[in-house]
Amino acid sequence: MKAAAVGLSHSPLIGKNDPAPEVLARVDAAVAHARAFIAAFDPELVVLFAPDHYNGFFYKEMPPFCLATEAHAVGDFGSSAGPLSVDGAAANAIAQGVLDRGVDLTVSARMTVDHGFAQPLEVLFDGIDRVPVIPVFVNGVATPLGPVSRIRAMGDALGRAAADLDRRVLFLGSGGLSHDPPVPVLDGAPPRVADALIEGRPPTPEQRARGEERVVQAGRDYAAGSSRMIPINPEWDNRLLDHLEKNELPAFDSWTVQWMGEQGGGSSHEVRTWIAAHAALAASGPYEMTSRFYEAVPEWIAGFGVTTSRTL
Ligand SMILES: O=C(O)/C=C/c1cccc(O)c1O
Ligand SMILES: [Fe+2]
Repeated sequence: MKAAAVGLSHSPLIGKNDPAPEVLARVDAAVAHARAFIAAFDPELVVLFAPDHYNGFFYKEMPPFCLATEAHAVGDFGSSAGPLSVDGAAANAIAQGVLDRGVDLTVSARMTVDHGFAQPLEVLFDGIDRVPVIPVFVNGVATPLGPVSRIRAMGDALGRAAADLDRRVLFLGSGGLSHDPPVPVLDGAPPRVADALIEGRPPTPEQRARGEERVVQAGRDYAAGSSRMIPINPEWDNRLLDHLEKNELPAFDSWTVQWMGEQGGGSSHEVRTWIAAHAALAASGPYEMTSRFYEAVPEWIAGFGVTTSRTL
């Protein structure tokens, strides 16, 4: 077996606004299973597809996706700060391989990433610098967004380029599933907010703390049912997981940006990371999903999924 994939939802509210202990225990068991799956696979390289939440990518230049040859984490919401252990040589080789296959990948030689990247590395590998990684930003928040077919094409090209390396590669998708957290929106934003979303001025510690407390409070309100955020949509989430489990990735090409937002909320587009990871896996042939966990966790503002898959 040369390739495997894991899908893992993230939430900055984990540990800050937790659900009931029995929910937590079920999530912990699913994560423990994913860790054991990864340990058995023993990846030589992890390609991590994750979104950003206006900590690294801003409207001054907002690519649909971007591969890093070097990256550091900002440490938002208490996640780890500092450099990721990026395999620069493999990153450059894969970037070239994706471009050679006709997908217009952008590249960053100094990517700034947030909890979207840091959390899965902490949860699955005990730290952000423990495993050779290639970070691939996938825009799942900042509209306008392109068609999902392009995400699939990028994942497919990346999977083929990775296969050329002849190493055991784990494709890891971080984000989703349906969720509608209070991430700012450029359209209609007051001038100060718009300026921050465009320029990316680093917040002061006080501004960051205020922003994070706002998200924690949103999680409390959501769980209490006193929120106007779009509800978590387990039916939609399971439809997504069904398509992934059945190797039905072309089915996503008919999922429009508008429909996804209506069904799964403003941050439902983070599922693009899962689609990219599974398209990369599928580039090595048919795969089987060996475990699948799902639970709606309003306290974390997340339709929370954990899956493991490997090539047959
Ligand atoms: O405000 C942010 O930076 C992120 C919020 C959030 C909340 C819940 C689930 C997620 O995937 C998020 O990104
Ligand atoms: Fe997110």
